[in-house]
Amino acid sequence: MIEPVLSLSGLSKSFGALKVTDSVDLDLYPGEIHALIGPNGAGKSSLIKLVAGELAADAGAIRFDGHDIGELDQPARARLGLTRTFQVSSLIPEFSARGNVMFAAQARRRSVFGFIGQVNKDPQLIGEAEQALDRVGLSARSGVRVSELSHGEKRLLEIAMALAMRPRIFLMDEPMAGLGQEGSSKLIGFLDKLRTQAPILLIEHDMDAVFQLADRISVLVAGKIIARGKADDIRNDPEVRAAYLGEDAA
Ligand SMILES: Nc1ncnc2c1ncn2[C@@H]1O[C@H](COP(=O)(O)OP(=O)(O)OP(=O)(O)O)[C@@H](O)[C@H]1O
Repeated sequence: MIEPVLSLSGLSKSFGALKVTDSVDLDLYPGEIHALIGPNGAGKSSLIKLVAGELAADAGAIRFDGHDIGELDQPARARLGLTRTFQVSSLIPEFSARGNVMFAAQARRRSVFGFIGQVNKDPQLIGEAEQALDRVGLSARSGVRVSELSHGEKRLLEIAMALAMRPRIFLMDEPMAGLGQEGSSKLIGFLDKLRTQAPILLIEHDMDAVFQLADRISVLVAGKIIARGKADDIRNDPEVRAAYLGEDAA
């Protein structure tokens, strides 16, 4: 029997009186893209932060490769390969694309506070960075400063940085945001292949992307999973249409 790489059970989190994660169960299997959708404020980002260790859960369990990782902090989870894609805001604008990926690869080696001069000359890090940039199709932009990259290129660079962390799973929070049609369809093609390297827990508002990519979809409303299934099941679920797609349940 295939075991899930990631398994959440009874996961709960409140901010004061606001229950943002309400006894959530969720599994992520090898090779799978599992999309998490739901209206604004449903608690999607909070759930990813709980998994990545950026927020501490109030109750419930997070198992990764069969081990309970609830007590591990964010850097310890990152070292296990539980990687959240970087946000554009965390890119270093004055570094080249390659420099940013090298920085991510360096972070994986737990020496994030080493000297940048040394990082720049490390042939292994340079090789890893070039390889990751090649995977996302940014090789030709390797030496270009981040501040000169387009928005779409920055999103690809975030994924190259995540690749350099050698993830066991990807946690992606709205990777399509701000991309035009061409950028989105490129990224969809890329993510479709990426799932074979590591499964993806994908938060995304772009429903075309979700319906194209997701093997399974979980619908989160007010911190609770209200439905789960394949794309067609979710598209046709009256409760989902009412709660999320804004249609009458009739
Ligand atoms: N650190 C915090 N302290 C208090 N409330 C918070 C905190 N972080 C998030 N919230 C609240 O928790 C709720 C869920 O937020 P979250 O960002 O997880 O939702 P989301 O589904 O990702 O929304 P969106 O689709 O708009 O990104 C929101 O009402 C938000 O205001």
